[in-house]
Amino acid sequence: MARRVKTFLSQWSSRIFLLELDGTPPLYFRVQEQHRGEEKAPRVFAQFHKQDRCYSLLVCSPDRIRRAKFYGELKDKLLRELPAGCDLAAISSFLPDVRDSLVRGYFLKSSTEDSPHTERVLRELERRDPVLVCSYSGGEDGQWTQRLWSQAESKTLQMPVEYSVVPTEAPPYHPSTLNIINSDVFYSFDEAYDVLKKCGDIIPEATSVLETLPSREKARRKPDFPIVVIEGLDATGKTTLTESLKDTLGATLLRSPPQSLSPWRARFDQEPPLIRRAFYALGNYITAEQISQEAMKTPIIVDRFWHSTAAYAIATAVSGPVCNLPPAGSEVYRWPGDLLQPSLVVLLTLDPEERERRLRNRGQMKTDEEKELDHNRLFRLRVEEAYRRISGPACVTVDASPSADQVLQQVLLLIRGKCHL
Ligand SMILES: Nc1ncnc2c1ncn2[C@@H]1O[C@H](COP(=O)(O)OP(=O)(O)O)[C@@H](O)[C@H]1O
Ligand SMILES: Nc1ccn([C@@H]2O[C@H](COP(=O)(O)OP(=O)(O)O)[C@@H](O)[C@H]2O)c(=O)n1
Repeated sequence: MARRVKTFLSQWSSRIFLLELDGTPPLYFRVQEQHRGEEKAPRVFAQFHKQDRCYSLLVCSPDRIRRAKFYGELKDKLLRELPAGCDLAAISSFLPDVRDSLVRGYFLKSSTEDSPHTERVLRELERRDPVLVCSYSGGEDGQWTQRLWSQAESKTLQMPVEYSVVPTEAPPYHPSTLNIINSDVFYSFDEAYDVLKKCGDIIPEATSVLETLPSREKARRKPDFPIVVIEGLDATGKTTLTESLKDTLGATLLRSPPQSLSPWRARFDQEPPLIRRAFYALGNYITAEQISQEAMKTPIIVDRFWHSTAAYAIATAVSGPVCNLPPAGSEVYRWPGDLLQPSLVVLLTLDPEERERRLRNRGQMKTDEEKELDHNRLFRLRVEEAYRRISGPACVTVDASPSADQVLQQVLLLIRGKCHL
């Protein structure tokens, strides 16, 4: 038995499960050995009929690349193979306050008639793939029982196979915050590099990306000219402003991800967060190298940099309202120690209606994530709040609703104040 699965199972009763059913508040539960008291099942389980058949699958491969890839593919696989009426929801399991302990999977409800078909699919999955399957059944007293399918493993560990499902308190922060560091946000070149290197055999483009990376041996002296980063959601006016700043200041305009990564961007946008975010993280290091070279000659304007990489990654990893984000001051918002620090970071903000109007006027295709921003108000609020919480350097917010020239003048004032240009 793989060590990870063994460790995972040996902590079974200490784990908390989070079930995110559409249209109901997140439901936290844990399990305990049966016949231990009178605790009642959580209310949401009461919405199921006792003849419903429920199952959970948790992805527990010891290899994090495989885990990420497999989780990304699992939903399609389940939708393809399960009977049509099967409802799928997100489930995860974690150890409170333990970093990197979150394991993701799916929860599904099947009708009694479909359950033989469903169970065949799940047994085959458990046999072939790195998943742990449990089934759930309701009793006369409204108490639900969780049954672990992997009996061989539970026998080796001398753990019970059946547990009672009992309610538990929600943790202070969304559990996905436990896994952000080095899975969604990378805090060093080496951490991001390591992910792409390990992907080389399954994603040939990862090797091509690594070949474009600058050598990291040279120690650089402090740049002579200021480095100004412009950040903001799509259509807040970054392109317009950065072009004007370039002309006004005689600056060099750079962007992250850099041009050299464009051939592979669409490819990595399809990958699960671990791989996609590592790609964008490396983009910042390539841009940083270009900045170091050019900042010896001219001021530098950068269209998106580390703030974008971290803010979108954090806002995607966490679901729900802004209060689910890691608290301000959390280490997830820190600047990577080995990444060049700009002199000034400006965040352009715009009310949603004006942003929508500009997007429509521009009439361009958007990335899925940007489309998500449009119809998901909460996601947009999380991205903006994450932008504001990133430190070292923190961003200075500028209202981007006045005319393009007024925004330019405002930012020039900031640059002159901060960078002595
Ligand atoms: N200050 C402004 N006032 C009105 N429209 C603007 C302003 N800045 C940019 N725009 C327009 O809004 C749209 C989005 O601007 P753009 O610079 O492409 O944003 P981004 O690069 O942030 O996606 C463009 O059509 C642009 O002409
Ligand atoms: N430095 C960067 C830039 C973009 N990104 C990602 O790229 C997406 C936005 O890129 P985009 O090309 O749509 O942005 P615009 O430059 O068009 O405003 C975000 O969803 C981020 O996930 C990043 O992670 N790091």
